[in-house]
Amino acid sequence: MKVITIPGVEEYAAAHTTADPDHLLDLAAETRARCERPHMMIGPVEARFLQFFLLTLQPKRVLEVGTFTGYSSLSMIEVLPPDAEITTCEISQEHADIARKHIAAAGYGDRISVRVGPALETVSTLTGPFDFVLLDADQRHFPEYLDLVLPLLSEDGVVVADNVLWSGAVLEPEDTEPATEGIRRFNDAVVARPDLVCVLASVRDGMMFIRRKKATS
Ligand SMILES: C[S@@+](CC[C@H](N)C(=O)[O-])C[C@H]1O[C@@H](n2cnc3c(N)ncnc32)[C@H](O)[C@@H]1O
Repeated sequence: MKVITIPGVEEYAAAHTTADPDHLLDLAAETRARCERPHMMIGPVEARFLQFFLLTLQPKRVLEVGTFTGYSSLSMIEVLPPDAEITTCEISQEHADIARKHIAAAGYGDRISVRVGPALETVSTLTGPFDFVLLDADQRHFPEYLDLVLPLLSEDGVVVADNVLWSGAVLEPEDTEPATEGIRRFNDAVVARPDLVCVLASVRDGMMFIRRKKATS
């Protein structure tokens, strides 16, 4: 990932963020050893940030697009109510196998369900409501995921889309890669919708928080 903060800031933030528990350190070590793009894990700063948010939201049903090796799912489940469940979608059988191994070892096999296949297809088979949705894969199709997940969202549900700054590429008009275009379309569509409230938080690679607007907000 191209760094878009002042040099050293990401490292300083990580050094002043509560460290991961041992089972996540093990997962991250195996991911770095076995996977080509270990930086795809959200990492401890974003994980702690999400955990603070989820501790307040207390969602019972969570949907994630982009399991990878299970780092974000296992980070989220730690702070959810005891009866909460996560459905997480992953296209790669290899990634899903690593994730399932670590999820089982951490004792969450009955609460985190890894669904293997293209997430657009998987999500279109799911039944709501979901109280929290994390979009962290297949950025070229982010606008389509928004259309799919909004009807599945509970009344007070929240969608978070990760990597919405795409290492700053969204600011470079000459970058017309499908993923960059997908994120631009997504960000523009979200902020233009009068029925939604959003904030693009410039945490790490950008996190877009979205909820439905209410009469009082
Ligand atoms: C950025 S990583 C997810 C990182 C993960 N949330 C974490 O923090 O560890 C994206 C993952 O989505 C998967 N993926 C890519 N396209 C997909 C698709 N169309 N459907 C489902 N998964 C997909 C990739 O194989 C990869 O494992």
